[in-house]
Amino acid sequence: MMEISATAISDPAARMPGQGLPMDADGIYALAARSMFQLFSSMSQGMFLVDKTGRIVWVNQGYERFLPRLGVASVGDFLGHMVEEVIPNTQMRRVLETGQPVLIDLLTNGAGTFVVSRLPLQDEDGAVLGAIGIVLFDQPETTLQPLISKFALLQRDLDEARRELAAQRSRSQRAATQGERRAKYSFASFVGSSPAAVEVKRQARRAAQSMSPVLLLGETGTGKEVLAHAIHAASARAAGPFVGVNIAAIPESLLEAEFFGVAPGAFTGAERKPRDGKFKLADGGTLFLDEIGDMPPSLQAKLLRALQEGEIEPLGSNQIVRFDARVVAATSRDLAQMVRDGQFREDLFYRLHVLPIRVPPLRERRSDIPALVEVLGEDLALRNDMPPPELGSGALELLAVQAWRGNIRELRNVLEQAAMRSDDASLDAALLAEVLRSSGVEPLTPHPGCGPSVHGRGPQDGAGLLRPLADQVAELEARAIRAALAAHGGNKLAVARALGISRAKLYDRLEQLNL
Ligand SMILES: Nc1ncnc2c1ncn2[C@@H]1O[C@H](COP(=O)(O)OP(=O)(O)OP(=O)(O)O)[C@@H](O)[C@H]1O
Repeated sequence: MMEISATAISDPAARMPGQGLPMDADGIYALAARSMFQLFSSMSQGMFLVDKTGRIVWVNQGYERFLPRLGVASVGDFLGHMVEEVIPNTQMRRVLETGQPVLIDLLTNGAGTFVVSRLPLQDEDGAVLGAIGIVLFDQPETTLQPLISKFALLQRDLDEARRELAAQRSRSQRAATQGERRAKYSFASFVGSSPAAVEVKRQARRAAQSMSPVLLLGETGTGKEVLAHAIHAASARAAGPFVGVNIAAIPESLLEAEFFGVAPGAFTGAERKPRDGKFKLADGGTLFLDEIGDMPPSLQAKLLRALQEGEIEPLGSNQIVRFDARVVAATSRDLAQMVRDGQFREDLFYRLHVLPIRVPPLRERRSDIPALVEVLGEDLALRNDMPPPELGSGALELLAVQAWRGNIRELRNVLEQAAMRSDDASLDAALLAEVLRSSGVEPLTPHPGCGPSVHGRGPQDGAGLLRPLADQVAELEARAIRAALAAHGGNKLAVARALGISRAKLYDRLEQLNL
């Protein structure tokens, strides 16, 4: 109020007669407030108001179109409800409790993903009387694409600068290895704003707050390692080391020493010098066990003991060494099936399966492909000192319908090969199809009659439908279960009812999906 009156007095235009502006500060304030409210109401996708108890008391016309997606039949059914009852995952209550606005946030629920703003309504003494919720953008993955891509690029540059700084610092401290033991990625490096990507980042962010083991499950190249780094970087152990071990890449005979270390004087000969194992190196930080499904049975029992007791015994020593490392494991194999087949210890499985996170394959988040192409293309350009590749809509549509068994790693490889073969920056669909073919993949072609699947909204393209029916049915089922879980805030009974299946069947599916 005071600021407005100061502006009014110092602004000569406000004093000019015949402008229609009120001359007093209260009048100007009322006009500004009313105009801004009307502007937001007409420019935003929708608005509603809650009173201080969280009860919905007003909704504008724009918001009405979201009601069916929220499972509400009419405005009459919406008004009078507590906000959480009708808008799953809403954070309006926090605004009422703290009086702090949330100027911009992403909200995902059964109705979709939205960019939202939440503002408290306060009286002159600052007491919260209610709050206003504004849907700024619907379908942010398409409307905010350029912004998201730019942000990801900036974040990547920042990550690189941080890495460089960390390496310099550690060189000057004669601890060159420490630089390698920092998180290389943050959550912002995990490009994607599709509902599936937003959900996996949400789960991983939550896991970062906990001390329990995390198990990242997903196909090769889906970004499990990126997420493992991001979890460490967002955890209370971020200042500690991040130590990764790729179990599949280390010969079985060396794994034990790699994990547990070698005691001084344990062996003679140059091959087995005394050294710390990865558990010890990760002390105070995070130990990332990549490809845990490849852990040989002989070492599974030792690993279990280390995880349970927090102690290891270096090779050739009878001394117990304590360590304090948080474990994040990852695998692209079906660990539960390996347990059933007797290839993976059940007790170790349950020890690791505390916070399982399923990392979705690229074909479940096709709408992220344009942003990924942008970021991977910029990266290629930087590394090879060339202009970033440019892809038209035909090329993007072709990429959107592929099966992507190798996921983002495969996408990067196809872009790189195409860029190397092209005389200029533009990569067309024909060239991309040729590259796919030369990698031994028969490219699927977009069906002209189908909606643009890169936008993640339209039906599956025709070529995408020419796949084993069982795969397609399983994907559809997984999507429906995830959507129902989000819409019902994880309430299993409500989910089973909404999907018309028994609870036993739902639990069975949840286990298969690692949800
Ligand atoms: N969401 C993402 N945004 C940007 N780049 C990504 C994303 N996910 C993965 N990548 C990139 O794709 C490549 C493969 O990712 P990553 O190594 O994390 O996959 P992974 O699931 O651990 O694979 P594997 O199981 O084969 O080890 C990396 O170059 C990584 O930087």
